[in-house]
Amino acid sequence: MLLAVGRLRGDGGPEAALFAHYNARLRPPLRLVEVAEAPAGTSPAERRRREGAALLAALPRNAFAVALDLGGEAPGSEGLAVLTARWIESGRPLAFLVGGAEGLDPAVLARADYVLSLGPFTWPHLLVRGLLAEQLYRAQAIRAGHPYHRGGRP
Ligand SMILES: C[S@@+](CC[C@H](N)C(=O)[O-])C[C@H]1O[C@@H](n2cnc3c(N)ncnc32)[C@H](O)[C@@H]1O
Repeated sequence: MLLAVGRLRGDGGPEAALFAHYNARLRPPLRLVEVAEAPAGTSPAERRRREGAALLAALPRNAFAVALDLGGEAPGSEGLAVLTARWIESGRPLAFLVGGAEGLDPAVLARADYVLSLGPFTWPHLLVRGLLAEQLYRAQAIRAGHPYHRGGRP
């Protein structure tokens, strides 16, 4: 599952289309569960706390939780292929957590079994859904030996 802060409205626009494009290629696809953003006007810490509490409430107790955060590990695509193989083998339901505009609460990072960074750039939270789905599809292709991933570098 993908547990994400923020509810896309209407057709969701290009961010939703990007996520849907790659998610449709995942076997199994991620089930998207959205939690509401905390109201504007609350302090950043309070927003993180409220959104973090909503994420943790929606997280299955036995889930292997992967929190998306800039401060996490950046294993690269081939590293993620190895890690995802291990996570799938564990038999625990996989849950990826994406924060809101103010980031993830420390309580979410403390609960996470793995903290994953998509590199040092700060990406908009709605775009991260599509970026993550693409990297999970790439990891799936690497595990299957599918030529989607061209790992060779000059
Ligand atoms: C706009 S970012 C939050 C920025 C916030 N100032 C911080 O440092 O966490 C929203 C969410 O997108 C995800 N995100 C953005 N960039 C990321 C990256 N490079 N690696 C991993 N996750 C990222 C995280 O889940 C983050 O909580």
